Amino acid sequence: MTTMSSLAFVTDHTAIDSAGLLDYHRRPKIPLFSYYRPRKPLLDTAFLCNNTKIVGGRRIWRVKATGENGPGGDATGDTDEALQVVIEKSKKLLAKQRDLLQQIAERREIIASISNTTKIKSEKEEISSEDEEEKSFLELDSNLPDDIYTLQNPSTIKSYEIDTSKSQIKSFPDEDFNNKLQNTNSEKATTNTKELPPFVSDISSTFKKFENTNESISHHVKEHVPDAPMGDNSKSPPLAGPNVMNIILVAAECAPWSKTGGLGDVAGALPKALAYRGHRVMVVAPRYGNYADLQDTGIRKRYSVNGQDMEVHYFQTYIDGVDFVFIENHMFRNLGSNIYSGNRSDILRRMVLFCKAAIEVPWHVPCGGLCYGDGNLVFIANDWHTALLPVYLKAYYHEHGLMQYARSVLVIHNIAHQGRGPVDDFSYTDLPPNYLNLFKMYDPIGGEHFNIFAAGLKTAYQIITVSHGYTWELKTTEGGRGLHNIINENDWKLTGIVNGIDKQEWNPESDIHLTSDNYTNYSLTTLHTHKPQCKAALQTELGLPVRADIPVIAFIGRLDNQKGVDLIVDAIPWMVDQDVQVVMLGTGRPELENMLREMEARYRDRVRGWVGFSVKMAHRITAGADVLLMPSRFEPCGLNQLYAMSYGTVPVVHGVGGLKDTVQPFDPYRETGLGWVFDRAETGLLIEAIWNCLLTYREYKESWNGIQRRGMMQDLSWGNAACRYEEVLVKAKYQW
Ligand SMILES: Nc1ncnc2c1ncn2[C@@H]1O[C@H](COP(=O)(O)OP(=O)(O)O[C@H]2O[C@H](CO)[C@@H](O)[C@H](O)[C@H]2O)[C@@H](O)[C@H]1O
Repeated sequence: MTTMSSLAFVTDHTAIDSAGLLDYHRRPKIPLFSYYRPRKPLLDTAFLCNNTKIVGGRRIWRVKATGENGPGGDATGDTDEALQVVIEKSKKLLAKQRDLLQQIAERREIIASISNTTKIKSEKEEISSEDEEEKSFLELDSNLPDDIYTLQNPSTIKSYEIDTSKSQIKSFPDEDFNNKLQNTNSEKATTNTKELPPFVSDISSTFKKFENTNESISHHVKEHVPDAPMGDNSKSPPLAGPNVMNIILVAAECAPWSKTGGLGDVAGALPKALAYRGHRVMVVAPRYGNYADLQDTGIRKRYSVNGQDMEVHYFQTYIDGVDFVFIENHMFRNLGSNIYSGNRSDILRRMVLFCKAAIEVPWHVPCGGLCYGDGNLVFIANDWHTALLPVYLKAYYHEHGLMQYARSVLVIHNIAHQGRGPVDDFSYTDLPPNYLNLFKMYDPIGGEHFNIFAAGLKTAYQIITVSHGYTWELKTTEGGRGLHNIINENDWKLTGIVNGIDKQEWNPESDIHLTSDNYTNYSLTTLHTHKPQCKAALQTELGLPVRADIPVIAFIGRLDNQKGVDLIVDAIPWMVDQDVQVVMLGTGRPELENMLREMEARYRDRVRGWVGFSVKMAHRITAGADVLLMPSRFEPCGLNQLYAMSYGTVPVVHGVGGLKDTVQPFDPYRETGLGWVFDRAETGLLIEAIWNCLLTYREYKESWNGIQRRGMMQDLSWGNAACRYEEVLVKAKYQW
């Protein structure tokens, strides 16, 4: 996810990076917490969790938006009374919404009759008009409102709510909402076909072919219910119930095809869990190489990037109930594992093209014979690379009456990388000038600059970040890295959801990387015999002395300041005196790579520093090691500690972000906890934690065994997280 080149965007934040999170951990009771405490309404979540009338949840959200108990307001007063008021108001709104549905149904009939008489454009006409569209991409200067941010600001929602007689209010609380939405949007697409704004490519004929055929849609969707990845209950109704929707996750990397870090893992795994719940799910990623078994859809589209015409090809495959669509263009080709390489403008141009092409995939690319369409659709964008997607959705489509029901949710995996650059970079986005303010940022380090993440956060309907701890940190000056004010202003749409792990990939019982070279699969019952076998296999593979009694301490991760690798390197002289073996796997900053090589050269019989990216070795080290170190200076969630625990490998972590959320400290008196957690990213504290850990490993075998077992018995799968994602997506879907 992060490479040296992408660091070019954030180098001006390096000072915060290293000094950053130390301070506020020293003062856990600072008033910051109460100042920044979440202002999200409690009832809202409760309603959605219970899957009760969505309109209730939505209504409450609106009530808060009016200021009664909304962002900035205090959640005080009599809850019962408030609830009654809300219920009453909800009932009234429901009645109005039924009226509205009736009106829509009538209009649909009229539109259908008009569209039946519309002639389909000839192929030739389409091509030439497409050319025109591309040429005029940069000339766009539509009648957009000056302050587009207010459109997303809850305070403006008030006016929509009061004037319920106007058709701006669109809410479909009844059971067959999804069908209605699908139909309505198909109509929308149909009616707009003739008058598409010049920057939008024509809605594909594949989409048009199906748009009025409700039968085909429902048939397809039924057939497309994903195979259950964890057991066969495909005949049961979808777990998501009436909330079933079309979800498109858009990410710059997606495992197993492309991965530099945790983002790739999430993009490869979360969609499967969402599909398992019954949603129709697609992942859109760039095609960086010649991936096996992809089907060329034959679909070609052209988009303009900074005045240059770019053609993209769409490839696809269908795995574990998920449609994977890959976008090919010469800019992505042959990047291999250096997917963030190139200079700032290269990366920016790639991401602009990627977002423009990704957003129209539901129109152009038929999956299972049928395009997703834009009704009942939620995009999940990830990190700054795709933070332009929510902005484009608003600027190119919503503002022009297109994709009216499509929503965007932006996930923050790591705020340290923001897509920063000089203000002039705005020209690459091809957005109208009045959008510049969304991107313009000022901070004492970077001065006035252009910031893609900032614009995405303001524009997305909902924001998710990957742990609760990180949600809190993002609101602090140190943790938000210049974006804390925006995060605080948008607190009302921010949710923390801890990542899960892909049990198909990371499971010691079935891990394919443990089936050769004397490694072996293992489970809770074979932990005592088979995990030591993996340890011996690891020692053999790495050329270390094969000794069962010596603890193997590991690190796996990007070699970046974030990960605190330097703290481990500083602790190594102490560690080798404790009769341990240290194994480190990573790639990243050259100076940190050199440190790994140096340590191995200096302590050849104790230390291995594997510089490189090897998924196989990551699995084998996780299985063969006794202890995993994660002294990260900040860690939004962290996946390696989750993998480690599920493999009976005990984590020693800096208590920050997701590490704090997921590693409960070992309590020797109660025999509870999952590992060791230290308070500040300092070598001394890391050493102290390792010392305690080694003492337990050597002297208190039963306690050690208990820690391993508790770690392995946790349900860390994506199932729970997918359920929480669904709640947020539903909120976005009903949000205007
Ligand atoms: N040299 C190497 N060889 C093989 N595999 C390697 C490797 N280096 C790293 N990996 C793998 O990459 C993944 C890294 O995941 P993390 O969550 O630790 O990191 P990252 O910081 O990239 O992700 C960001 O996004 C994720 C996802 O949300 C958050 O968990 C995290 O906190 C945030 O910083 C793991 O699967 C790990 O095994």
